[in-house]
Amino acid sequence: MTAYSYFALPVVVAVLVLWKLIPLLLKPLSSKLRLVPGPPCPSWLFGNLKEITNVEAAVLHEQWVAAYGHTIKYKGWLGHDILYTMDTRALNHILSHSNDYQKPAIARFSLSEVLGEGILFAEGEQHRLQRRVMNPAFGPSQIREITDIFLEKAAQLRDMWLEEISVHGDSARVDVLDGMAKMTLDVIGLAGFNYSFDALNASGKANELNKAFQELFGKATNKPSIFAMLRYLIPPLRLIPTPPTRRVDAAVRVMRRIGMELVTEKKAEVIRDMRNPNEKQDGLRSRDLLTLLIKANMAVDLDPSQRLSDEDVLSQIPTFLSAGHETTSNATTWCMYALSQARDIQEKLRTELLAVPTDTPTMDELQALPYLDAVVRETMRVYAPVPATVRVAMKDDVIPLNTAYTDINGNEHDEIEIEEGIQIDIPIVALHRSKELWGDDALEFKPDRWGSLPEAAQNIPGVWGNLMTFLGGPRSCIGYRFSLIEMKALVFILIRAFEFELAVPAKDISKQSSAVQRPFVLSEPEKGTQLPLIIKPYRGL
Ligand code: HEM
Repeated sequence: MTAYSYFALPVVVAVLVLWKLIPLLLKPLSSKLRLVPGPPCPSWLFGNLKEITNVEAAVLHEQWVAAYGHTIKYKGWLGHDILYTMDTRALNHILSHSNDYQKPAIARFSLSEVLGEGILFAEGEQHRLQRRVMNPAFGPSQIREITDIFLEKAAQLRDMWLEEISVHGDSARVDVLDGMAKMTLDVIGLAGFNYSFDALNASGKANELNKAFQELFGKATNKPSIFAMLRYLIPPLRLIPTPPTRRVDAAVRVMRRIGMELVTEKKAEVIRDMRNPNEKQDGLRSRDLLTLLIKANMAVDLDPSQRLSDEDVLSQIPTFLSAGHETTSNATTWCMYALSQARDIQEKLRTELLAVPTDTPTMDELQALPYLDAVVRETMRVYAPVPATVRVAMKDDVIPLNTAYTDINGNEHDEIEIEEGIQIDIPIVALHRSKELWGDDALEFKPDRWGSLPEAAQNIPGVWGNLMTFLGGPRSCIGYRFSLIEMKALVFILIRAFEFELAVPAKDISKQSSAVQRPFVLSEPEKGTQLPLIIKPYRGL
């Protein structure tokens, strides 16, 4: 290398950095949110982001809202303004205009490296096409068809715990989160792609796809990372391999290989089926999500321009895995936590469930259980697994408000003016814990509240249950019916079989928040996320 190139390289890098950095540094000066009230900014680089990720989800936001009002701003990277509003009219506006409010480019970039352009991160026309082809696979009649997979896997988890109890005597301490994670992984494998992870089989081999998945998502965090930001801003940096990027590349290769095998196999099945429509399918084959989506994509009445490519179909496999597995396992784990804390509710629920005269209820029978429904709703309110999400304005806009906000000069505004590029944090858990919306007992776990909801809560713009758990609008969770029935099947089987009690004092349980809120024992940090419960067989069995 010549002396010239030794000097040239750092100069090129410095020019690239400045070229990207200067507009970013100047942007906050012209922000239309300048006069919106909010907390002081502790760091010019990270803004308020580090303090947010250092505490349980929504805790700081709740303090800020109490101090500065419903509609506030705080600071992100390099002092950029982030809008935060608890106003249900504003949130409805943002969620229902999903083309004008998209996911931030940096989140799409880092996740698309892993997930490809799956439905979770596609935008605009690409998203519309994917959603249209995928919607039918998630409809009620499709979920009805796979309810027995949920029940079988829930029963397998029950039997695994019964075996553990038989080793210890009349009760056992189990990590409920671990059991739920195995169960929901097996379910998404079978119901998603007719693929057997066999995670609940203690003597089974570690599964290659599961290992790849853990490599990609096991260490996920939402802590701000300078390296991730630089890789996003300066594309040539993406060419420099590091140990983590090498591990991710290897895992993505495994996922792609297995995914491609599944897609090819299912396409062949669908073609066979189209040629011989009268031949009977075997049990699972035709009802998994991937086959249904491939079938919808190959339907003769679908215009060829509206079809998904193999690449798009392939990217739905890690998408389903990442979106559908830990969300449901954490939701059900928190449900067991709540029930272990409220023995009267646990007892009342068990009485309802034991009155069902079968171990294998249909989807409609599960749906007809009112107290089970109330317990699931209350879990999804108090312990919404995804605590918040984020959007970026794609154009200048004026957001309408239910409640006017007062700016730092004391002037009232009944709408918020924003410019293109402003980031908006969408509260989920904070909205579910709001006393203004839910009443003074908002923080308590009370399934009976679902008998008559306060009027204010009815304005929450969620796709399900007056809750933001699955968000609302065109980008709401496509898998919400899937996860609700899976959760009901799990609770049905487990509450009929066991009594649950917390194995550590309640104040020792905390929430670790990244994309999903997970339970964590403060006095056992070395064990990572977990929920230790003492289980014993229900005496009536
Ligand atoms: C308790 C369980 C679940 C929760 C709390 C949950 C929550 C959410 C939320 C909040 C979003 C919106 C994210 C955003 O736009 O920022 C979402 C989207 C999505 N979810 Fe779920 N989810 C759950 C289960 C599932 C399941 C079981 C599946 C699939 C089998 C699934 C598939 C998806 C997909 C594909 C999207 C993207 C939809 C789109 O952008 O059009 N989810 N989910």
